[in-house]
Amino acid sequence: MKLHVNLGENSYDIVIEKGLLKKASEEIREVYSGKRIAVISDDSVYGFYGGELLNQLKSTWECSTVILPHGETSKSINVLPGVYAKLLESGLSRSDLIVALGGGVIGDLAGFVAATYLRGVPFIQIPTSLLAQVDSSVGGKVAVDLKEGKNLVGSFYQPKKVLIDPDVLATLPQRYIHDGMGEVIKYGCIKDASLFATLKEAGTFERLAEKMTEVITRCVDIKRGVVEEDQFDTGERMLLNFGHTLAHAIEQKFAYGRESHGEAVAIGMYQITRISEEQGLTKEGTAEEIRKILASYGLPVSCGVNLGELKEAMKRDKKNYKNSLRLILLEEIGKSRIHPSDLSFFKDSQMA
Ligand SMILES: NC(=O)c1ccc[n+]([C@@H]2O[C@H](COP(=O)([O-])OP(=O)(O)OC[C@H]3O[C@@H](n4cnc5c(N)ncnc54)[C@H](O)[C@@H]3O)[C@@H](O)[C@H]2O)c1
Ligand SMILES: O=C(O)C(=O)C[C@@H](O)[C@H](O)[C@H](O)COP(=O)(O)O
Ligand SMILES: [Zn+2]
Repeated sequence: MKLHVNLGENSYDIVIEKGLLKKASEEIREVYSGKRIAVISDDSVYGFYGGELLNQLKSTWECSTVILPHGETSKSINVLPGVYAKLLESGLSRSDLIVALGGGVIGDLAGFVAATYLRGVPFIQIPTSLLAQVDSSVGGKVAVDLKEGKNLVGSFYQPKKVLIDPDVLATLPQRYIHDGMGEVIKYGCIKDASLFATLKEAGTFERLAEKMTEVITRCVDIKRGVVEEDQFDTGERMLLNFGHTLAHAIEQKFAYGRESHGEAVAIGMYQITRISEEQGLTKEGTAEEIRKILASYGLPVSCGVNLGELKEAMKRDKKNYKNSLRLILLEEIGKSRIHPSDLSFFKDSQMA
């Protein structure tokens, strides 16, 4: 299956196919004819799939690697100098290529490196986590975290291609299967009641597994459509941030070391919908629908933090405009909208 992201000179293909990693070289050759490739990955993913990829690439290109410790702390601004130094050491030039092999952490970091190293070198995404396959590898949001907040330094920089092989999910730890389901459920909530119904009917990842390629394709296709309409996040694209105002604040509060991104998004989606429903802004029963589906896919809906404690971090949300928060609310499952508001929306209440 191939989807095309139509963004003028920044257009690219997303290929989704079981076993695709084994053909990565062929796919790369279609869009890249330079001399060198630098693969950026983390130690876990590289342990599983680095050998397979490097063996292929080495027969055509001069290859080097940058392997970072796995986990969100590698997506830090402090990691950048070491990565740039390694790329310089390997002689990577502007006509060479970076390949991101990993989850969203590696994709976002390697993408940011590609956008900034020598003022920009081409890059390809090979996402290996569910979250990265359904969301982060597409759309060109690349970034690193600051201690003050998530993704606060970044750019919009599109990859030349995205290669999605659902087979690699076989080695993904259970926690990150759940994590990725957080973003899958998000797509159902904001844009696709029928996807939500499919997820609800399956009820667990095990029962959904046989439909995984289909589900990944549906999520990516929704994102493709949104990004084509609003590449630079000035309107429609903000809907993809449903649950994220709270999620990013939760992640920052615990220094990116407690809730994973998908877990935090799950909490954020439920809590904002609960509050919005209390205020009569969302159809009654929607928060309960979300709570049930998140629970069935192993995701939390609360983390015992007083919402007031998250306000400072929420002030740094990138959607904020002229001192106003732009919250993403649901009218009902499958229908979302941007709601201009302020911090009083959250009150000082404990999470229910
Ligand atoms: N750019 C975007 O549009 C966008 C969208 C959503 C999320 N994100 C970002 O993505 C990040 C989270 O991504 P993530 O959940 O993939 O985290 P991650 O990259 O840390 O991956 C999760 C864990 O799974 C391991 N892993 C990944 N693939 C594996 C595989 N196939 N087999 C075995 N282990 C594997 C990793 O080593 C890691 O330990 C966050 O920083 C978030 O902000 C970005
Ligand atoms: O691609 C987008 O746009 C998204 O908002 C997708 C989100 O799932 C993702 O977590 C993104 O990185 C958040 O973006 P940010 O602009 O809030 O940092
Ligand atoms: Zn997200």
